[in-house]
Amino acid sequence: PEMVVSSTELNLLIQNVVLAHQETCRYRQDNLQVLRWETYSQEEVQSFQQKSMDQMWERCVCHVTEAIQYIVEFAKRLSGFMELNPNDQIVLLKAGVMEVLLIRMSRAFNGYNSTVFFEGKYAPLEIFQSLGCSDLIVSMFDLCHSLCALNLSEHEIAFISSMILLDPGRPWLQDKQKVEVLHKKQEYAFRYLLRTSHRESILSKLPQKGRLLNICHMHMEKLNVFRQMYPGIACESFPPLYKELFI
Ligand SMILES: CNC(=O)[C@@H]1CCCN1C(=O)c1ccc(Cl)c(COc2cccc3c(C(F)(F)F)cc(C)nc23)c1Cl
Repeated sequence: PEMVVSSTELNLLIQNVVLAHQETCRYRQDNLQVLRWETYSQEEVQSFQQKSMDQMWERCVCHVTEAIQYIVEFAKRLSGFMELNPNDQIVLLKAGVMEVLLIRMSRAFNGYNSTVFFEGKYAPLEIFQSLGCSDLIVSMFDLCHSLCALNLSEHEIAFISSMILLDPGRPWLQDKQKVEVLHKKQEYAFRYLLRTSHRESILSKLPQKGRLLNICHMHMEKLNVFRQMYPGIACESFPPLYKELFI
């Protein structure tokens, strides 16, 4: 039977998702906008390129790991998420957190000069040269480009992120039906939001599922290797839910 969602429940749900997003974004959209023409000079780019591979990986691992914490916090604020059984919470986060990280990265990407906000200024792709994983960085920049072209609003990014996380199709879910109900409500609210803002057209243009995920997964292994090499990256200070995810 088609699920019935009252308009009040719909509005409460939209508010919950949008607030959860706003409160757990490391950088506010307006600050990122203001800084978007603050780019690194050629000399600054070169000094990054002279850093050793492990030094650059350590810095990036730190940033990525911290960003993941914000996404874990986002998930915990989504209504219904904390009511799921703990195993399913971990399953959803493990599978979705990297995709949400990439959606969020596109907010800090300047499509006009292909730079991304990194350590205070906007950086070109070359700055990540010493990481030795240009395939990952190139594909992340490409994804950011295609997301930028959609000119997504914060509301749309919030819903895309929540629907990535609350995906009933993830393998190993114990209570799939429960996630299905949450996902259907999110989908309903998102479609309502798109209808009222005449933005239904973006649905067909969103990147197909897991397009980049496999590359990031490949690099997640590297990420874990580097994290093992640098155990000191404040891992002990992470909340238990996080420890489950990445340690
Ligand atoms: C707007 N900024 C951001 O989104 C990120 C997260 C928060 C801070 N931040 C950056 O500073 C940043 C911005 C752009 C890029 Cl390209 C990078 C470098 O990104 C990565 C380098 C190494 C591994 C990365 C891996 C993996 F899975 F392989 F570990 C995965 C992701 C997704 N990003 C990696 C970083 Cl670390």
